[in-house]
Amino acid sequence: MKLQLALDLVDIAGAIEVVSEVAEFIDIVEIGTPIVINEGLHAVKAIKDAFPSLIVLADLKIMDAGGYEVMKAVEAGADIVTVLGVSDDSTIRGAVEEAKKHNKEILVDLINVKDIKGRAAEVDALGVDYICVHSGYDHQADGKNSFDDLNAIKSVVKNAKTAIAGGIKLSTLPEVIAANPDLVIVGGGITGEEDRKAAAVEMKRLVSQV
Ligand SMILES: O=C(CO)[C@H](O)[C@H](O)COP(=O)(O)O
Repeated sequence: MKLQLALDLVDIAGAIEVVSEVAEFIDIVEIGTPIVINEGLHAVKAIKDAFPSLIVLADLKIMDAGGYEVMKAVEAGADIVTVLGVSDDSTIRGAVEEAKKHNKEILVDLINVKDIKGRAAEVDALGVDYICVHSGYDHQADGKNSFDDLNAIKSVVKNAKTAIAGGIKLSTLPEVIAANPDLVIVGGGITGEEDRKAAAVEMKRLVSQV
């Protein structure tokens, strides 16, 4: 099981500072959607340049023009790019095709998908690399999490790796690990802690046991 650090509420300098503290305890670093909105794909390039051995995920949440937008993210240095599960199959196909050309990967985010199980099965058949259940910030504010969704997709996803994101903290990590995703994505559960390194160390220890 792998650990991804999601960076959302920082600028490029702040992102570099956080990653410097925890780089050895994470497998993937995510440049979150708010950073890309604020800084553009320069943020992806800056992190890849600063940490060339880390896998960098660009959380573009692509909804259209999958091939083109994946191409631009890959040019900036992204190893994994996110596409929304609610987008059209043709968008996801275009994204997968472009990523494969460059030996890169696509993570489909099922945020706001109503039929989680059905869409996960469809998206799995499109050849994506990861399928992620996700309770976004607005869902979290309503007290939701994606733990049941993870169990639901695990019964239908046959090819892709499974991932979970949204409000995961050290206290809820054991419940997440019990559902056995391939990838756990944590933002505030590390970046919001006073001792970010200690949080990352403990999370890495727990996910590495599986
Ligand atoms: O994509 C996101 C929000 O849309 C976040 O990166 C994701 O939810 C992880 O962050 P957190 O653990 O703080 O919820």
